[in-house]
Amino acid sequence: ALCAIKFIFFPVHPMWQEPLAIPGGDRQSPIDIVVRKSVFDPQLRPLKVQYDPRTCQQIWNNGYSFLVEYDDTTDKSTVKGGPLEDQFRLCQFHFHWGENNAWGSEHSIDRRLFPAELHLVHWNSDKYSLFEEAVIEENGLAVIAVFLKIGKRHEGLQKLVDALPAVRHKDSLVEFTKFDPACLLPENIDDYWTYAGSLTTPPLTEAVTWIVMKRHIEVSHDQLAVFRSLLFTSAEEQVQRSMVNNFRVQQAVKGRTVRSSFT
Ligand SMILES: CCCCNCC(=O)NCCc1ccc(S(N)(=O)=O)cc1
Ligand SMILES: [Zn+2]
Repeated sequence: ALCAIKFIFFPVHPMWQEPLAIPGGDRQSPIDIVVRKSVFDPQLRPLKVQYDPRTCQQIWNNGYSFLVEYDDTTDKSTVKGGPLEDQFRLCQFHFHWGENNAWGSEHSIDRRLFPAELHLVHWNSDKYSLFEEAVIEENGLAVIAVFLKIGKRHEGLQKLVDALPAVRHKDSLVEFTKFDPACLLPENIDDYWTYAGSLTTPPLTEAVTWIVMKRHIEVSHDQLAVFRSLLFTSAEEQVQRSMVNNFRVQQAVKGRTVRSSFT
């Protein structure tokens, strides 16, 4: 019975075999954010988010999550301010979620896991000209993370949920336009934690300034159930596998400081 209890309260469902050697490996993500160890930094400015729904292009299932991709050939959808010295362009957003509502997020707050986590991925367009260039540079990327909790239906998310059956299988893609990702941000984006980390899927490069929102958003049980109806596998494969538990195990903090924008 004891081991069963351990299982229930300390679920570890690594999505994939962790590679042995990671470049550097001392600023990996995700991590558990220990609130009492985070340091308030009064110099952290408010985040300035400017998204243009007209840059939204498509949704595709990459066999790991579903990505909503944006036209990042101009500075129409950007984030700056906060911990960022430069301007960063939105290229895509995606989610990580569990097989049930007990877990699914990549980051945790004092070990508390959430059923899902949104990642809005941006690259430094002041210093680089392509995502691929920025992804290997230590100040190349900025990812805004927002936790999802089960509660009332999220009206803005429903347009995305309705498009998911069209990308059920790996490598499927569908046109998806005029979606404003700002609707997925909590009302208050001034309260966040920030730390230096990495991508949480290959290539795992240590290029990310993480901005983890303190406030969560709510989605309904049925909306999250549609995420779980997606598949890791392509239409041709004999055995279909549900796209769930697509999160990475938490990584060592290794002396890093997590700063907070609030006291
Ligand atoms: C247009 C072709 C692009 C190929 N480029 C390949 C590539 O670098 N992909 C990595 C993309 C990625 C991975 C993990 C995160 S997370 N979970 O840390 O936010 C964010 C973004
Ligand atoms: Zn992610």
